[in-house]
Amino acid sequence: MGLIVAKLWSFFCNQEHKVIIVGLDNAGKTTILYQFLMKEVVHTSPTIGSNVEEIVVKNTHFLMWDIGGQESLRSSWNTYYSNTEFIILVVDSTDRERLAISKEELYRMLAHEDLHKAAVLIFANKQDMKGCMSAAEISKYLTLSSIKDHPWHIQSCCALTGEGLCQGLEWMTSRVGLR
Ligand SMILES: Nc1nc2c(ncn2[C@@H]2O[C@H](COP(=O)(O)OP(=O)(O)OP(=O)(O)O)[C@@H](O)[C@H]2O)c(=O)[nH]1
Ligand SMILES: [Mg+2]
Repeated sequence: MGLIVAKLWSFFCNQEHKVIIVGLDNAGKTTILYQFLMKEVVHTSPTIGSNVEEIVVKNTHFLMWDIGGQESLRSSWNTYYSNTEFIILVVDSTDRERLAISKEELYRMLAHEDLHKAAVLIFANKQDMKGCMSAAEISKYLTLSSIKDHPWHIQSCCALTGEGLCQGLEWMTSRVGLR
């Protein structure tokens, strides 16, 4: 009996939760992934394809797929969707011109059947930049309060310093197993 309990415990504790990190090119996705992993800023170049890393937070294992955000790559994001539990949408808070495109991509993902169970964390990144939009402005523009069929959370952050990233991860761990 003890062995069974131990096996079940280990199965649930070590179960991997699939996460996709999406957003437009230059949003800061790869920088965020490696801040999660190494707590430092890595030199990045535009991602062609994807990077994948396992991130462990308080015994919760996340398998995180950081997917290239250039326009030509966005049509293949859906090849990563199956079994996704969390979507991390990274927004460059200085990129006012392209917020409408981020919004389009967000709602396209939420309508996809493979993502109907996924929770969404939105990172309002690059908060260190002068004149950037606040998380509240971005939330309003993306009409997040209208999203009723997916749990969502918006978090302001700066991938260069790591500020805000832990809070985002904490929200994700608090949601594990709830859906
Ligand atoms: N000022 C500032 N720059 C940032 C921040 N996060 C990322 N950057 C910079 O933004 C640029 C793009 O970052 P990446 O992480 O490569 O962006 P990406 O979203 O992975 O881009 P793709 O792979 O092309 O989709 C890099 O020069 C980063 O150093 C931030 O919080 N503040
Ligand atoms: Mg990248």
